[in-house]
Amino acid sequence: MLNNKKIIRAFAPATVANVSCGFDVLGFAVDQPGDEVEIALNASAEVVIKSIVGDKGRLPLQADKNTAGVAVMSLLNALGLKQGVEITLYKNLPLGSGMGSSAASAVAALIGINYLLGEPFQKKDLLPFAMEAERVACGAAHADNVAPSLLGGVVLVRGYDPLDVVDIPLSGQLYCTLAHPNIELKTEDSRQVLRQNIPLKDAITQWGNIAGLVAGLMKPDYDLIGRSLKDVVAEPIRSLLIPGFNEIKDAAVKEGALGCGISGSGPTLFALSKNYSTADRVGRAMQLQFLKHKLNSEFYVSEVNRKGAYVIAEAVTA
Ligand SMILES: Nc1ncnc2c1ncn2[C@@H]1O[C@H](COP(=O)(O)OP(=O)(O)O)[C@@H](O)[C@H]1O
Ligand SMILES: N[C@@H](CCOP(=O)(O)O)C(=O)O
Repeated sequence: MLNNKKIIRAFAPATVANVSCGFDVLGFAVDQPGDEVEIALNASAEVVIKSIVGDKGRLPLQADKNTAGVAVMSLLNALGLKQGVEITLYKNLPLGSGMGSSAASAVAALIGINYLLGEPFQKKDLLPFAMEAERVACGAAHADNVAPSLLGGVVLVRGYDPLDVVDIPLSGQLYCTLAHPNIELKTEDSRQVLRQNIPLKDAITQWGNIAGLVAGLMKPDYDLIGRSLKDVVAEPIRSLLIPGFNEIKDAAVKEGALGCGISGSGPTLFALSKNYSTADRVGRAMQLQFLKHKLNSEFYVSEVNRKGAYVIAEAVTA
């Protein structure tokens, strides 16, 4: 008798975490780019990464070091299952980019394994497994990349203990430009440069802005969004690691962006705009500024994603 094998292909989008003022508590997903996995069950009791396409050999193939493998192992553990799983990772996102690269691999793998097992978990309940993978990638189980990559939309992590994730309904159109220069910053390193204490004055500015941003997104009030896209906690320090940061940000706003800041822990910068053509012009302006600082870059324009990760296709092989 033939032993049929079901293979699932799943996609998880890149994400912009923090969104300036929401350090570790706010993030949104974009439509593209994103990571993909092909995942199948087998008769062994081991989780293996069969191959990784697109990483130029840089990512660990050991399942307990790769976020895709860690996330799957964590889910299987929760179910008390010793199940063999094989994963092929299509690594489309640049590493150490600030675009939630480590999160996207974990989320795509989770969507795939959950589907293969008959969906024992609701989408939202997959979050703790993806956070476990983030802990391995950058030493902190932050949820502001994995939550929007999984669920789509703009997501607020209201609290971590217990995890309380809130979907922020977006009522208007919103386009994101991601400008990614060809340098890398490891999230782990750019977390270490942060101050551990914040003066009360800065805290007041920051929580005013995060509340203003959430209100602006929900109304929608584009001016309020623009006024609120300010970060006095992480950006003043992290921006020093990004050549030309202030000029690039100024150029984006001059070209019509509502605001601009560091995507995740950088070096990618994000900008928000009301429509596609502005977002596209903003991307060109940002690229030009990076060039002035001797950096090549690519840029992506996408509407803020409302769908999150999904199964692209399933196939059965003999
Ligand atoms: N599947 C994966 N994708 C990306 N990075 C991974 C993956 N698995 C493990 N890592 C590790 O995580 C680190 C990159 O994560 P991070 O700096 O958070 O990048 P990003 O900001 O793009 O998410 C690297 O040390 C890398 O080896
Ligand atoms: N909140 C985290 C987000 C890191 O995002 P990444 O895309 O750089 O992994 C942080 O700011 O450290």
